[in-house]
Amino acid sequence: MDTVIGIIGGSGVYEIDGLEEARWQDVSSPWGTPSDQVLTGRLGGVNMAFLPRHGRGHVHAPSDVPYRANIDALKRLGVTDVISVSACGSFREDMAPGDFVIVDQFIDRTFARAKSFFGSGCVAHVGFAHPTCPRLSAACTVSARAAGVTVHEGGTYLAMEGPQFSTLAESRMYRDQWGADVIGMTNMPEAKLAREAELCYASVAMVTDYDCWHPDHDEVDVAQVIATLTGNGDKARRMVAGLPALLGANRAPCPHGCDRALDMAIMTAPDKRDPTLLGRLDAVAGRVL
Ligand SMILES: CSC[C@H]1O[C@H](OP(=O)(O)O)[C@H](O)[C@@H]1O
Ligand SMILES: Nc1ncnc2[nH]cnc12
Repeated sequence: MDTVIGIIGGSGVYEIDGLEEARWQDVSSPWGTPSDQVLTGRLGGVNMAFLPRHGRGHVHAPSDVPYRANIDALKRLGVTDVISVSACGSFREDMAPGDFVIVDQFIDRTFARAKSFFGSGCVAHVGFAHPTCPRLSAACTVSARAAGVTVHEGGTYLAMEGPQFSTLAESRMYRDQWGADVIGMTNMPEAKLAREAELCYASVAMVTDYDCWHPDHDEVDVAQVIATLTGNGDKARRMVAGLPALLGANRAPCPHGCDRALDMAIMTAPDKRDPTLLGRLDAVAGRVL
């Protein structure tokens, strides 16, 4: 099977460079309009698709990002591996601004977003104990290190609703009681939807600040966040440039089963399934429906 690498660019990452045959294209989805057109092309002989999560010019707030349309659009383009690149605050002194954290766990505190492609008329429950793909995450680690980035392998990302940053009480609770390592506003429900769509998903969280728990900082300083974002965006593009050589143009089945997540997940009896919903699930779940 051909590898198609999908990159979802977060705050500060609105394009990637170096693609051959690059073109921004509309992708229509039964789940709504994606955040923007998708930039497609080839890099090192591997097909690539890039989607800016907030849209070029940063037009969508975290609660309003069309997460389902975005994942569905990437699936429709044949994407096999999704790398989410996101800005985050850090709860750990050693995870410093400018460092990358290859996230391997999430705590989902979001509450105002559609979180599943499934529902009444086609109920499914995918496994999510291990929400990111170890094979894809390892490639991100290797590529980011080769690009000169300080990388922390593994970390728990707390997804908050936003758009306001956390209170001091929340920040301390997430860090001291809940054991979160980084905080952001967008990786949920994105990671859940990627699993439902049987896509390998890795999350590269780029630290921009220490949130507000840190004794040396009071509020999150947005000016400092933006300054750090710019440098992080360059590092992210260097990491992306190294991925085709590591992942290769041909793809073996995921050893962790990400690409077979729906094998045992659908509960609704075939004769009770809603044809309208099944129609919308053509790309996401067509393999098993
Ligand atoms: C720029 S600070 C807050 C903003 O940045 C992060 O976005 P993304 O995850 O898309 O990089 C964070 O989640 C907030 O949306
Ligand atoms: N401190 C923080 N909290 C939530 N999202 C963020 N994105 C970047 N920094 C953040």
